[in-house]
Amino acid sequence: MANGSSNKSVVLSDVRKSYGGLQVIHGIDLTIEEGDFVVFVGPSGCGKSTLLRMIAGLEEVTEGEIAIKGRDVTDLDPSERGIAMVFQSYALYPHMSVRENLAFGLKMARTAAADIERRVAQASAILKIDHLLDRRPGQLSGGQRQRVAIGRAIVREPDVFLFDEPLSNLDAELRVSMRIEIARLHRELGNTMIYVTHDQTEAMTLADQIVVLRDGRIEQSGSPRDVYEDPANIFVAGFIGSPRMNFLEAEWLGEGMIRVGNAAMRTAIDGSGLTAGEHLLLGIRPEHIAVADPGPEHITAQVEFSEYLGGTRYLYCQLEDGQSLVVEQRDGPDWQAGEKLSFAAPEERRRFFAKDGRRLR
Ligand SMILES: Nc1ncnc2c1ncn2[C@@H]1O[C@H](COP(=O)(O)OP(=O)(O)OP(=O)(O)O)[C@@H](O)[C@H]1O
Repeated sequence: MANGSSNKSVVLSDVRKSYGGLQVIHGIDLTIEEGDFVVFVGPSGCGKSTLLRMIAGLEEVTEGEIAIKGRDVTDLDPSERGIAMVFQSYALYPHMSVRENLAFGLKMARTAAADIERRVAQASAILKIDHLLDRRPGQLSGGQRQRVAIGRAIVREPDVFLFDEPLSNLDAELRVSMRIEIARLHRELGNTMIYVTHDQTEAMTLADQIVVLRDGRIEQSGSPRDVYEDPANIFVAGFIGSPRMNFLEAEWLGEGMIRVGNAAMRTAIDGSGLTAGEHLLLGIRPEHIAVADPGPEHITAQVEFSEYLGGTRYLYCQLEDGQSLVVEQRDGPDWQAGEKLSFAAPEERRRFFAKDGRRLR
């Protein structure tokens, strides 16, 4: 058996993809456990869809191997892989009713009529679209169409569901409710799901495992908490989180001390590879910064702009040397533009990066 034990659902081994002479996926190794919800996230063009489409069998793999449930599927047709894919565009047949759309793939696969009926009834009950079965796609809202598209995947009873940005055509409110629906679906069905999005809220809320991609390589793979709290490098630190992590120029002073703007603070990083005077970046998330009394360890900055959002306030600040700092305030005084404040971030919340983006620990 290609990739061993039964709790592995999808295994990618050194998967590469080139279009003509141009390599866009550069040797991806990834193991997805049975029943996990895995989200591929990354900036436009990083290769998320290409990777998903290779798992689906819609794109040829240039090099490497893909196994699903221990079976090498690299050269198999999509229909032989035990997968079902939900597309952003829904891809419904406009001239067929919802019922016919749901049944179509099964009919083509010569599934017995009674079985088709049972599966269609089951999927439409799960998705609460029973009352829409006789309508055509043109008579449905965007959210309802997406439910039908998901229903078409469910009736196939696949081992693995693949979602390619399924919510990106929906308005903001509907996205949130469909996101919750998809999470519920995963809990109810328990199947492995692989989901592509560029929306990091979707990634954070849906995933058991987030795979952060950049330029056809995995930058980090881990739980949402791992990638958020323990980013492997500056790219992941800056990509996950909104507003994004602040990165401040810092200077290593030696003996555990760094200077940031006006402040000199103690750090717990291992400075053995660093020389005094070396420049680093200090990463701190906006929600981990608090207004503090002035002191040599605290960063002084002036509020340039203050944004009130109800539950939170964002302070857009500038250090004396011109660097910017975004601070999230949950409560406390309503600081306004023009105030000069001191800020502190607890030591355990500070992250350090070398100039080349490596995480320093
Ligand atoms: N058919 C193709 N021919 C040539 N290059 C392609 C083709 N399809 C994709 N690419 C290139 O492969 C890279 C990865 O594309 P892909 O669509 O997988 O990215 P993505 O992360 O899904 O982006 P997006 O979020 O914009 O959909 C891009 O540089 C893209 O230009």
